[in-house]
Amino acid sequence: MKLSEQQHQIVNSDLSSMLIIACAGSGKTETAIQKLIKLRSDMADDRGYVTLLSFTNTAIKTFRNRYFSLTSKNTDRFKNRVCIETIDSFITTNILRPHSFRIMGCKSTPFLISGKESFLKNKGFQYWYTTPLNKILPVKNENINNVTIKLKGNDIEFYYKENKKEYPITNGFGITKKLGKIGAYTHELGKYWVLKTLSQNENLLSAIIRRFPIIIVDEAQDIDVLHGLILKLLHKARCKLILIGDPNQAIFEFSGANGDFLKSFEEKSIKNYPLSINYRSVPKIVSVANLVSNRKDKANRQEDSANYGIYYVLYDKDNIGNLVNIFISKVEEIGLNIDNSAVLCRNRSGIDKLLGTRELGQGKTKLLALATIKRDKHKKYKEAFDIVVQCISGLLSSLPNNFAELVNHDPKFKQLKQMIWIFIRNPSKGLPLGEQLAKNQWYPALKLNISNLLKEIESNYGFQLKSAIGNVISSKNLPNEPLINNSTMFKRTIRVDTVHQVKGESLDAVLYISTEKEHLKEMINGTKKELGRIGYVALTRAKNLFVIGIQKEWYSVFTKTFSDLNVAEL
Ligand SMILES: Nc1ncnc2c1ncn2[C@@H]1O[C@H](COP(=O)(O)OP(=O)(O)OP(=O)(O)O)[C@@H](O)[C@H]1O
Repeated sequence: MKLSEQQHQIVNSDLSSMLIIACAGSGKTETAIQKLIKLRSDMADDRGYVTLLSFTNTAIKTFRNRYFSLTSKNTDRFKNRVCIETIDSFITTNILRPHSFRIMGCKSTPFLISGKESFLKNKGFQYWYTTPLNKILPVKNENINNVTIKLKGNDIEFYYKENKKEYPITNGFGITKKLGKIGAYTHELGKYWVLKTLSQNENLLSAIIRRFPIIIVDEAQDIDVLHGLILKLLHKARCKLILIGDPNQAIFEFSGANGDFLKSFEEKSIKNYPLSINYRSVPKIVSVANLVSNRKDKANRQEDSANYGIYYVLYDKDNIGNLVNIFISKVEEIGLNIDNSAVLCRNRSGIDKLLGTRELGQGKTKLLALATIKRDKHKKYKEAFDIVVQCISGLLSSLPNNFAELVNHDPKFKQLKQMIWIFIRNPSKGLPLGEQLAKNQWYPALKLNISNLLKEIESNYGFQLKSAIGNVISSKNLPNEPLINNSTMFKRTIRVDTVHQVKGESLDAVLYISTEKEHLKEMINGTKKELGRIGYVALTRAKNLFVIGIQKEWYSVFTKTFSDLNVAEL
């Protein structure tokens, strides 16, 4: 691939910290990889690693594949000294697990908790938060991942997040310390301990920087408060930081990533580089993306076909299936790949509405019903696996605190892990098929199979059932119809996802359904607010065709805007 002049400048610039503000589809992946290769080759036989960090496993897989495809013939061990990881895995592997036990005060390697662990029932581990009416309430164990850390001035404060609101926690430091003493951390607390470990141990900080002297961060608009503080610390200690990001794609505000770190970096005297050629989308899509983001990016592609571009379809809210079918027909008619196209919604509840997903069952049965749906409807096997582990950990007694962690990573639990994978993958021995009638077919088979699995675990590992299986796996709230309701199936199978889930991808065609008028309004209003940025991310995933689904009743509100934007009815 021939690099553009902008990409070339970035790759060949002298070694220093850099800020690269890039538009959607501008080839950040290729630029980051080429920069990584160049830096590592410039380092010759220096023992340090060039590190490339991003936020999702999918991004990391893409980076690794590309890196190894370009360097596979390279057997020089120094040239292979690169580290391509998610930012969480990087700090966990290199700092938290090997070094934080001292500052946490625990005797063994720290372990990640989910909130389902039974030891959390001990009141001594309970966070408390204050409501606006000054009531003090406990944070439920299962919501421990909603305990979050923010900065007020230079001080760290703990908050509890619920329904998009944040409440101050009264005993944040105390409980974090108590959990730390037994080695337990959540993702958020892990970052807190890493920050503390580095800020209180200069020798370690220097050693980390000697080993990782250059760090490239992809999707840098997604750096949250604690990641930002950790990176700031590394940068201050002379680590070269190269940030690549697109502020218009900052869509993780709810997890504390609001693009502030990128902005704070922008304000420093750090060299700034643009990437402003969009290689992904046809000019019609790029021009609407420019209008909403107030940018002047160039489309590298030509208008390949009069059918490509951006359109709207009016839909009846009681018949969204029809809207999806119109989209599928269009994609097929103009010869685009339906398997590389998607229907996108702003959030999970929009998808549930679209697919008619309901909560079924109660207690542990509800979890196993969810695992079945994850496997059979969404093909998310690892998510189904994690749910089953969570369910089992609530059914057995005397389990170690870090059971989920052990099942996933400890060789002693390899066999147990295999048993659970068989349970997931083999419906006749494990989770029955979701197409079966929930009450009369799925439930009896489930009860038998889970009972067998638990007996097998008991005979191999000695963990016993807390109470009789009939008491904990009940058929309450299960209808006598299939767990997976096929009535909302479309004329062809098509991927249905949230915008967050397709971030970073290129899709042939996208149908964006706003289930609320506000989402559409904000998309048109531009990228200043997060809802607008979510619309922008959806729009810029599309290579050839972007279709907006608008509820019939709302159309009058948008008529003028759509004609101004040159968006026609499909
Ligand atoms: N110099 C180049 N010439 C031609 N195509 C390129 C060039 N650089 C990148 N591309 C192509 O551009 C497309 C978009 O690249 P990429 O997925 O890296 O975009 P991105 O900047 O990460 O976008 P986003 O932030 O929107 O996910 C890819 O198909 C890639 O192969």
